[in-house]
Amino acid sequence: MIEGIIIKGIGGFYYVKTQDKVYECKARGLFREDNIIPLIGDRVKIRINEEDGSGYIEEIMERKSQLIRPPVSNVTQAIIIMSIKKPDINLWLLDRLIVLAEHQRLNIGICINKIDLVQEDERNLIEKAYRETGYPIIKTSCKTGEGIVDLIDLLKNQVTVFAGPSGVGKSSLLNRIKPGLELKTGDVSKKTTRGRHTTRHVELIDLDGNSFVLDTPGFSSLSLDFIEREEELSKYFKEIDEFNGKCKFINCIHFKEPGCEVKKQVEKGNISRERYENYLMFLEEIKANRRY
Ligand SMILES: Nc1nc2c(ncn2[C@@H]2O[C@H](COP(=O)(O)OP(=O)(O)OP(=O)(O)O)[C@@H](O)[C@H]2O)c(=O)[nH]1
Ligand SMILES: [Zn+2]
Repeated sequence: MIEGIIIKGIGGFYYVKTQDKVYECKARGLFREDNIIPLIGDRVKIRINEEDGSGYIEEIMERKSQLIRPPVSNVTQAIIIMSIKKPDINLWLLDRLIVLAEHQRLNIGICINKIDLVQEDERNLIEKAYRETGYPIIKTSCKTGEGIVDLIDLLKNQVTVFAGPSGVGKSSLLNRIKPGLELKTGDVSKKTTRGRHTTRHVELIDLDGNSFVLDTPGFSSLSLDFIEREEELSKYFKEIDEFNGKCKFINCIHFKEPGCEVKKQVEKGNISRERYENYLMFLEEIKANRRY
């Protein structure tokens, strides 16, 4: 048997990338009995039918993670993409996507695209607010090619999902990373004549045999309703989490409690005020959710 990764599934067939080639495979009934349906991203063992070169998935290795939307397993990293202009960068959404990705225990990277649209003095604003998070922040332009090598570097040996709002350049970046991919971008209409988006199957794009990117953006639901208790939220703000347990009250949620170390650090400038304000907004939302 040979090992591989499912990169695509269409009409009951799974396309399994192995070291040397991609095999069209069927899955054995036994998974269905166990209630396991093979997913894109699954690491599998396949048996090849020597006669026609087709394959059978014999075994699905244990999943390390599982995204719901899109349904893909073993994703290791989320790169959150924002454009600096057109549309303007949205820090509220950026922080929200970070919370979702942290909750999934993914590695996180931040990509600021369309950097060609701003002058020198505006280029570094984001780094300042996110320095304490420790996340890699890269600046890219699909126009000039700036930063594309940094992005490719960040993708090495990871299974990555891109996330970010419409129009920031997710498809354009994928096209830049993998020339020949020719994903439709906002320049060409992505809609069909009937006005709907064309149905596309989720697919892992193979970059070098060991690095993969999903061709479909992740986290279409932005709800924070998976957070049940307010105390949980700070875990998903890395630089706030560092001070958990250092406040006067052990169960401090860094809101209005006296002797809060997090608030002190915000005053000192060690935690960015914008990030902290988004934290407070999300906290209010979780409180409100709980009331229903
Ligand atoms: N100036 C500039 N324009 C860019 C850049 N990257 C993408 N664009 C343009 O931005 C528009 C949207 O790009 P897309 O790649 O379609 O964005 P997307 O994030 O895939 O959008 P959705 O599919 O709606 O989620 C297109 O007109 C691109 O040509 C860039 O780096 N600089
Ligand atoms: Zn506190």
